[in-house]
Amino acid sequence: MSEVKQTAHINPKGEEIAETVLLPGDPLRAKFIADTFLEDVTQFNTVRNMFGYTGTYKGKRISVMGSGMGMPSMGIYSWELIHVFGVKNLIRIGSCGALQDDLNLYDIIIGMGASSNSNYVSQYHLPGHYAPIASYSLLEKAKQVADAKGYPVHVGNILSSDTFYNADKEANDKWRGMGILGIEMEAAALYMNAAEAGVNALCILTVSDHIYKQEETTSDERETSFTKMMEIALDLAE
Ligand SMILES: O=P(O)(O)O[C@H]1O[C@H](CO)[C@@H](O)[C@H]1O
Ligand SMILES: O=c1cc[nH]c(=O)[nH]1
Repeated sequence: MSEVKQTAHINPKGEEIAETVLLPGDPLRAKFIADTFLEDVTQFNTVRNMFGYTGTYKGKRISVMGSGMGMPSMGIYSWELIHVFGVKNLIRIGSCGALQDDLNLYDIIIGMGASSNSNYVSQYHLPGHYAPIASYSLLEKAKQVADAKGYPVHVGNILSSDTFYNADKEANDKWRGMGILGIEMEAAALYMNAAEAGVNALCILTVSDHIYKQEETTSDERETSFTKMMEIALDLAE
């Protein structure tokens, strides 16, 4: 009899998880993607309402699951997906706050690197400063898919922050001055977990708010309207 895999946070009850998993922070964005884009869908996780689904997109198997907000949550889900369920390609699809003037609401950013103010890296006891980066193969493919669809993307460095509300009022200006495109809260942990395990990770973001232009989208829009980013990520299924 084959072993039925489960963890404290993911209990597929025998349902499959594909080798490529899309990871929005919001589990309801995961449900929207499954409902809107996938065929032959099964639900593989409901633990903590962190919904996970597997289906097919253009005939290829792919899964989508919420990661929750912040690096501890992403750290747990991505670690278990990699080490317990054998996932090889982990693609975060998130929202972010834009820092640069040439960015607007709904623009798409691909995180080539993920700078961070988090201490997540300290667990590796490295003798220096680690630079969390995307998988080049996923990044290159995502850019090619976006180009073919005619969807403009900005590729560069993003910030994975431990804070959404930051008491340091100068922090944004400093990161902006270093060319950081946008702020989100999970990519650096995902990139580090993937690097340590030798698997592929990528973070694609849609600008949900602009920190300097004082513009923002609604929670409903963040759940259901970032479809161009979703389409790019879905095309990365192998
Ligand atoms: O829209 P998601 O994917 O959750 O991403 C961003 O939104 C949340 C904060 O509102 C954080 O998780 C941040 O990374
Ligand atoms: O982490 C996030 C996500 C969206 N907007 C922000 O300002 N920060």
